[in-house]
Order: sequence, then C-alpha cells, then structure tokens
Amino acid sequence: MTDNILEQLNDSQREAVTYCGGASLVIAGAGSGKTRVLTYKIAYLLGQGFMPWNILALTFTNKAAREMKERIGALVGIEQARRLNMGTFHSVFSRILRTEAQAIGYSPNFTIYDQSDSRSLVKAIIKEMGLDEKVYKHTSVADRISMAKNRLMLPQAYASSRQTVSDDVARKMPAVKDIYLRYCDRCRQANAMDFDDLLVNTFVLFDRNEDIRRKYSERFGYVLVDEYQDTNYAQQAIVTQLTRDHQHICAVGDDAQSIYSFRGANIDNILNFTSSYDGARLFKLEQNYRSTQFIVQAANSLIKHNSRQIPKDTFSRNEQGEKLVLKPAYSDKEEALIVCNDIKRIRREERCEYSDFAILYRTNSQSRSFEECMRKMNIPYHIYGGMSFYQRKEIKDVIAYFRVVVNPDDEEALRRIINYPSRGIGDTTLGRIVAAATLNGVSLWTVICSPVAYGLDVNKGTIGKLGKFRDLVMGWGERANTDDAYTIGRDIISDSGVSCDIYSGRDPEDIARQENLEEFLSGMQDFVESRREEGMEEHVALADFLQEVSLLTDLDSDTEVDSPKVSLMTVHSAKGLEFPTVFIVGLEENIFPSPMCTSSMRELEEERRLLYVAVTRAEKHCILTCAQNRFRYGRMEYDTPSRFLRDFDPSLIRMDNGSPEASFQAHGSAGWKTYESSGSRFVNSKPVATQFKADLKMPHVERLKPASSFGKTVQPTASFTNSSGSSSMVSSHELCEGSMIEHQRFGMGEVLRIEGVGENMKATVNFRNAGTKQLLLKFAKYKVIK
Ligand SMILES: Nc1ncnc2c1ncn2[C@@H]1O[C@H](COP(=O)(O)OP(=O)(O)OP(=O)(O)O)[C@@H](O)[C@H]1O
Ligand SMILES: [Mg+2]
Repeated sequence: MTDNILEQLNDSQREAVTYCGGASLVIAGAGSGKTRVLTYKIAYLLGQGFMPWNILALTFTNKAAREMKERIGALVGIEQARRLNMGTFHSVFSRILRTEAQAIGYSPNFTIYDQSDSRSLVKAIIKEMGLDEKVYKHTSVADRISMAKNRLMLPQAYASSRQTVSDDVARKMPAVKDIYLRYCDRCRQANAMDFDDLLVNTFVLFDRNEDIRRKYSERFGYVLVDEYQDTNYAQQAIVTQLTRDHQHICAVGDDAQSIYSFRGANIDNILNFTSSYDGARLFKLEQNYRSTQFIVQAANSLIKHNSRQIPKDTFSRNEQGEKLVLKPAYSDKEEALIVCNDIKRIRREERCEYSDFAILYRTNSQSRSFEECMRKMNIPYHIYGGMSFYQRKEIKDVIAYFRVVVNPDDEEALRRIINYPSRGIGDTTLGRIVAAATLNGVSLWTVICSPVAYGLDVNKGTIGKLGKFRDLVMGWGERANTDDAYTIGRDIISDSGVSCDIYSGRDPEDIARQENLEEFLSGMQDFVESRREEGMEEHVALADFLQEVSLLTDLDSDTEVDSPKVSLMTVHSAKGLEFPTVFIVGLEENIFPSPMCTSSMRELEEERRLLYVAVTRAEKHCILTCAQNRFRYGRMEYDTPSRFLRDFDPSLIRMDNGSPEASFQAHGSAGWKTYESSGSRFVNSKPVATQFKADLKMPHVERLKPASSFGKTVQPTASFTNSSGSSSMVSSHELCEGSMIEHQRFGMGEVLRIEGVGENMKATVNFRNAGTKQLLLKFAKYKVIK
C-alpha cells in the first residue's frame, strides 16, 4: 500500500514524506503539494506502524482538518483516519485543557470567550476603573492584551517590561497593564478563557507540569503542522514543548504566503526553524501542480518585489494557459456585472460547475454588489466568513443561555441574559452585583446564589427575582447532565421566554429571526445525531455542542454547501484552497492594499503576499477587476487602480475592457507602463509622467456598449482609453453648447463644451445629480431635450 501511495508523488515530495529521521521543514511556493505532502506523510506513518491516535496534525481551519481527514480516509480507510488527532491549534488545545483543567486552577466546563466577549469585558473594566473611554479605546486595549498573550507575556511580565510600559505611555494608555491584570482575574473568576488563553494556558500547563507535558509529548509521537508561516510565537512554543524530546515534527509552509502578522503570526518562526531544531532537514518543492504556467509566472513576478523572503523557483509543467486578464470597470455595479457575465460565459463554454468559481476580495463588505448581481442573474453562491450565523443576536442570546447553564460563572453570558427577556433585573441591580462580586473576588453567579452573604444592596422583591432566575438555571443545569444537547437546548429556548419573544413579531426581520432559530435548532439535532452515528458519544451533552460552536472561526463555513455554488470570500479565507477560475476584485488603491496597511514597507509587503495568495488560488483562469467609482460609506468614491497591478510582468497580463484596442497606464518603478491589449501585446512606454494619481483623476471618458447591451457595460476612464466601438443611438450633430440632454444613466445635464470632430467628438456635460462628466459622443446614449 505504501508503495502505491508513494507513486503519486514526485521525487522531492517523496523524499519529504519518507524522511522520519528528525525534524523537517518543507518550504515551497503555492500549489506545490505541501498539504499533499502532509496528507501522504500521515498515510505513510500509519503504514510504518504509527497508531492513528499518536499522530497530531494541526491545520489552520476546522474545514481544512476535515478535508485532510477525508483525503487520508481515501488513502488508508476511514476507520484509521477517524482516530487521528486533527484540528486547529485552538480546538486541539482546548480539548487538552478541558482534560487537564484542574492542574491550572480551572474547572473542565470553562467557557471560551469569543472576540466580542473579550472586548465587552475590557470595556466593562475600563468603565469600572474610571478611565477615559475616548483615550482607552476598548478595541485597542483588547488588541494590546491579545498581542501580549500571543507573545506569551503574562500580566506580571507585561507590567515589568520596559518596552511595553513605555509603548503604553507613548500611546497615552499607561493603565493597560492594570486592565490586563484585572482582565485575567475576571476571566478566571468567570471560569472562562479567551481564544488567546487557549494557547497561553496550554503553554503554562506544559511549562509548570513536566509530567503532563511528557504525557502529551509521548501521546503525540508525530506532529505535523500545515501553514506554518502563519503560526504565532505561542503556537510555535507549544509545538516545541510537544516535540523537543522526539523531534518528530514536520512543518510545511510558504514564507511568501504569510498573511496573519496582525494576529501575531511571526514569519521568523519559519526562518528560525532550523536553529530551533538541531539538525532539522529542509525540503524544497518547486513544481506547482495547481496552476497554468502563466499564472505561476505572474505570481512569481509579483512576489519578487518583496525584499524579505526565502528564494524559491516555482514552475509549472501544466499547460501554458491564458494570461491573467485585467478588466477595469466604471463602477462597483459594473464590476459585479462583468464578473457575473464571465461566470456564465465560462461555465457555458467550458461546461463546468458554479463551484469551479471563486470571487476573492480584500474585505467582507465588498461582497454586497456581487450578491445583488448574482441574485438578479440567478447564480447560486455561498459566502464564507463575514457575519457568521453564530454572531447573530438571537443566536448569541440562545448560546449565552447554554453557556450559563454549562458554566454559571460565565460573566459575559450572564450579563447578556440576566434580563433578557425582561425579568425585572435591571442595570442598577446588575451594577450592584458586579460591585459585590469585584469586592469579594468572586463571580457574579456566586453573588446571585448568596446575595445576603455577599451584602448585595437590593430590595426584597429583587432578591426574589434573582432567586427565580437562579432556580431556572440550576434546574436546566441538572438536566444537562442527563438530557442530550438538543432536548435540553429546545427546552431552554422555550422555558426562558426567548421563543415567546422571538415569535411575537410578524415583520420580515422577526421572521428572519424565527427562521434562524429554527435553523439553529435543527443544526443542534444534526449535531446530536451525527455524534451518535459516529458512535463517539453515548450522551451528547450541551457542553459538547458548545465546545464545537465556540471554536468555529470566521474562516470556517457556516453551513456545508450541498449544490454547486460560486464561492465568495476574503483572500484570507481562501488560504490553501484552489478553484479553476478565480476573480480577484476591487484591485484599487483604497481597497487592496488596504488603506490601513500602507504606512510601512512591512505592511505593504504583507498586502503583496496577500495578493500572491489570491493569484495562486487559480488553476486555469485568473481575472483581475477594479472599479473607478465605488459606492462606499453612503457616497460615491473615486478610486485609482491598485499599485500592485504594476508589479506583474506586463507580458503576462491581457487587458480587456471590452475592446480590441484598449490601453491601460499604470505607474511602475521604471516610470509609466502602457499595457495594450491589441494582439495581446503589452508595450512598456517611456516614462511620461510621475504622478500616478494626478493623471488618473482627469475627467473620465464615458463609453457605453452598443444599444443591444445598453446598461450592461459601461467602460471607463482617463486611464483606460478606447479607440473603437459602435455608433451611438443619437447623432451628435444636434448637439451644441448649452443644449440640455437626458442621459440614460446620469439623467438631465447641460452641455458645457464640445471638443474634437467625428469619431473623437466629446462633450463635457454638467449633470444635475451626477456632476460633470465627459462623454465620448459616438458611444453615449442620450436624448437632446432642447
Ligand atoms: N505529485 C502530484 N501529482 C499530482 N497532483 C499533485 C501532486 N502534488 C500536488 N498535486 C496537486 O496540486 C494541487 C496543489 O497541492 P497542495 O494543495 O498540496 O499545494 P500546497 O503547496 O499546499 O498549496 P498552498 O500553498 O496553496 O497551500 C492539489 O490539487 C494537489 O492534489
Ligand atoms: Mg496547502
């Protein structure tokens, strides 16, 4: 069997798979089979006598872990694959922490705080400490705390580090160290860990309990890590704790795809791997199996502009393929239309499925125009990430109930539901409970259970209401030990009054909330049934369901996709994936690079790596789009093409703005480049200007498509000039300066100036609602009013 498996690998991959003599690192460009090496290596190890439960594979998303398990199942059988330890760092470590909770002073039913829980706790602490909330922005403070944790810096170390303290003083937030300390105390009192704690506490657990560390080091006799370039310091330190005795570690990654430094990922992990593990072997894979030659070459030409990287030479032996296509659009609406038309066309021409297409964007908010257009054009799609199902208010409320039932000390959940639906326990009472809890160093729940003992200053009526609430929670708590998650979950939703509240309204929003709740419940039922089918658990507890739900990351899909659908996602979420056709949209200066990431070379290089990740998702077609005008923040904004477009080797990009002779100018390092689509030939022109933006801000030339496709395609701009097209509906000779016209898109306007003759005749028109525009008359569609 092993031989058979090895035959499906090239020589370098095979070498990496069969090397078991110590630590190994596989560094290779995108699509060169790194994940495949990990998958096959696991199958190989099983063939060499490793037991599945002795193998630990760490992936970046839960979805990636599931997929890897399936692939291994196909190689070695599902039974073996099921017993492997696989998952994200957070899910694997949270399971270890539940088992070993006592050793670090937690109880096993601890809650996992998500980002909004942590932020709201930080906010509450800032308020309690009487700090100025304008100076101490809770999100920035929470980020500082998170960064410290990802560097394994505990509050005491933070407070005594000259670096962090002076950083905080410079940010005018000297009290961050005190907030951090109080935050940790509060998490402990609430028997809660935030996402970063899952790492910090695992490190501390192993660091302070040598016997436990050794137990897990022996249990995980081989550790494999995918996407190693995006691990942070804490993750890397734990992997070292687990593997330093046996050195059985295989990490795979690509420094050129490191895109998570904002979450503390440290590219140095990859650069320092060989110094952390004595005698570690480094493997390089150079052949890309995913993409056409042109796509690989274009991606290489882009990334070579980054200075900090491990030199690699990635090539493809797949077909040469077609060049990357650049499709500039006039507006975000038109951009969506171009993409949707292309999807329909390619699907028809190549007889492929909607699932063969992905639309990748820099930020989630860009999905809106595509969604609208796809709905209109009946294209099925699925959005990954964004506002997760589990982040919706009604679902968060229900989950908060579950959390309180499983762990009544959970402060954030308790605050959320103590008076929802309203039961007469208002903000004043809650404030007093918090004060009593803080004073006594106990959880809110402890105060609620013994209000008199903790000197809670409230009247008798309120004590009675608190008592009722406590009995309700305790009653569910008892049932949670015996009932399955679905049964108890359903009853909590109805007995708490949540379902009554949600089913009381009839407007569309209420109905959407009701549907969400029903979907949520059927998801719970599914969860219970599938766990039973897998024979994993006799009693599928509410706590198991919570464990699963609280670790869904924003990168995991909300629901499984059953029928073929176009995938819409951010580039970050697309890591590791591949699609025959990829659209990279919104390639504009204020979107990609993100305007928040242009202040330093380091940030810009990370944005460039992000674009490299995007391009390398494509197997056959990679289509780039940008829009000149975009509706954002409630108004139309003008934007220029992304600076990254000039990084690509121009001979690998074909410009397509709907005309056989179009040109596109972008300012490159060597001056201006003119990309011409004529005969797919790109010409580097002499430097003609130094100001990219200034030139692109010239009034644009409007060109519409022939009458038959009116309204579908509007072509741009000063930078995208065009010299061919079809005649307009209205002959321009009627027209003179001072005429009033009605334009099909821009409405009423007065002609200010007419220039040029014949084919080149242009009018500058002052539109009442759309401002001043220049129209190339042979294409413009308008009526002369007077
Ligand atoms: N030796 C091979 N023979 C055939 N197909 C291969 C081979 N190696 C890799 N592939 C295929 O190439 C594609 C890319 O492989 P894989 O996803 O493992 O690359 P990767 O290096 O992990 O990419 P990324 O950097 O994007 O994570 C997959 O479809 C994989 O099955
Ligand atoms: Mg991969």
